[in-house]
Amino acid sequence: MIGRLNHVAIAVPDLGAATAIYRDRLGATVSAPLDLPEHGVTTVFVELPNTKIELITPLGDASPIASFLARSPEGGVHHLCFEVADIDAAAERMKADGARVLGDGRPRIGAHGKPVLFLHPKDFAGTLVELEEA
Ligand SMILES: CC[C@H](C(=O)O)C(=O)SCCNC(=O)CCNC(=O)[C@H](O)C(C)(C)COP(=O)(O)OP(=O)(O)OC[C@H]1O[C@@H](n2cnc3c(N)ncnc32)[C@H](O)[C@@H]1OP(=O)(O)O
Ligand SMILES: [Co+2]
Repeated sequence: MIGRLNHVAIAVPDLGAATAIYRDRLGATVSAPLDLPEHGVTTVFVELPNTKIELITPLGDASPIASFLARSPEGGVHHLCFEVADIDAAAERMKADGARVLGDGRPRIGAHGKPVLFLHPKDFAGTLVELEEA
């Protein structure tokens, strides 16, 4: 069912510092910061030839990544995002298989303007999984 690795997300406490590491130290192309208040994060995308890195930092008081950063104050790998052809079919397949689709269980529009959903890390070998419709 899953296709390309769309992005690897890294939660960071200081988005400017993390962006500088990828841009200046590693020589990557990085986007401007984008606030996503409906998702409680600010993102910067690092463009790579075969995938992207999504740097995320909390935005607002109820960010879903606040607990993660409280546990790992220096940041770390937060989720993997895989592309799927049909997000509604993927959601139904996950639920039928007993996997927990986070939030209200329905896809929402993500950072790329496409529908996404999140799957509980305890159901995926300890890794938070995001699915994005290709
Ligand atoms: C959509 C915009 C953008 C895009 O790409 O388009 C994004 O990617 S935005 C990304 C931010 N949004 C989300 O992460 C939404 C989904 N996430 C959640 O709903 C929460 O983060 C959740 C439920 C995965 C975890 O929430 P929280 O940390 O507050 O819960 P707990 O503290 O109760 O943790 C429960 C349990 O899970 C472990 N955990 C938590 N986060 C992760 C993680 N990222 N990777 C692996 N494991 C994780 C945590 O350690 C707890 O384990 P335990 O053994 O019970 O201690
Ligand atoms: Co993501």
